[in-house]
Amino acid sequence: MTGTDGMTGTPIARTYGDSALETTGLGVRYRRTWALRDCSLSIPAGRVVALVGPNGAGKSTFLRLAVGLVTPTRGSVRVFGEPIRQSAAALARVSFLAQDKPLYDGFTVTEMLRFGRHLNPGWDDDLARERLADLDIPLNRKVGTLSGGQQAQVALTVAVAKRPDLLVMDEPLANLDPAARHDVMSSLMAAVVETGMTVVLSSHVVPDLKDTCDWLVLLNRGQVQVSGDIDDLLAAHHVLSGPAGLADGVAARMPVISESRSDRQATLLVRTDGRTPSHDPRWSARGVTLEELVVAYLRSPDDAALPRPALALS
Ligand SMILES: Nc1ncnc2c1ncn2[C@@H]1O[C@H](COP(=O)(O)OP(=O)(O)OP(=O)(O)O)[C@@H](O)[C@H]1O
Repeated sequence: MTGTDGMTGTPIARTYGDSALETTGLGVRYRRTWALRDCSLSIPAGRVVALVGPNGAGKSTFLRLAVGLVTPTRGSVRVFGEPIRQSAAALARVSFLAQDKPLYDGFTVTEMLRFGRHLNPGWDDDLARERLADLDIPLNRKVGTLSGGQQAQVALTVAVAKRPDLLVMDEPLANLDPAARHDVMSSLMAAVVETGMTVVLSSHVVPDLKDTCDWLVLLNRGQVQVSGDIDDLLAAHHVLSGPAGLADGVAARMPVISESRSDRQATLLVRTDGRTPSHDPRWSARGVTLEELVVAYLRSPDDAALPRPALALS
């Protein structure tokens, strides 16, 4: 996979697996409250990352740290190996789409593109115009008169036309109806395929992420609870159903992330990590959905699914 050096426009080789974003011992404190604590993770280049977590988990803080807008109280952030706050080269490779979409209502779409071109040396005007033409968004309309979905697409177009190697988006799907969310995710996917960029996006709408995202980061109470390849995570968890009286025996053999029990029946979401879920015919096993996995971990904040330290560096 290849990308482009944001400063020089020179094509650079990018090996799938190189780290696009790496945080080490990252923490941010606002007065007495730690918004983020001891956050260490590594996101391989070329991934599309879903950052999920409940309100106040620290997602916006994490994203703003990743693009150098917030100074860490502790720890460090590296983007493509460079410390983000000390490297103009690293900053030039990043595009950030903030939660309150950075558009000017009184500008026409054309004026918005002109503004983007003025601010960004690596601006790709052809890419911007082609995207908007494909989406049937009229260039002469004032941004404030477009629908929410169209405004989201214009904001995404401006972010992508900067030709970033890392695109960071804070809740790009907020306030959109299901069809508009689908359209935004589809056009994001097309841009990823075309450019090979790494994307990190936060969202509360987990079902919308499963077809586009291939890496999950789950933040809870300011800490990283889960980070990993989504297919690997799904393969490493199962839902078991069987007699309630035997549930403790299962729990003794593998981590139970969430469970519900009646007098007779138990349903356990377990981390199997490659083991056969159960040899006992009284238990049935099935795979988990991304949403089940996320909800189970959120309800069980003391459990974590993180790569071993050696893997975190790969
Ligand atoms: N500028 C600030 N000053 C003080 N506290 C802040 C500031 N920004 C964030 N916080 C606090 O830090 C914590 C994390 O906030 P953050 O906005 O990062 O969470 P979030 O996961 O993005 O939430 P949401 O899903 O509601 O957008 C919260 O307790 C919040 O109140």
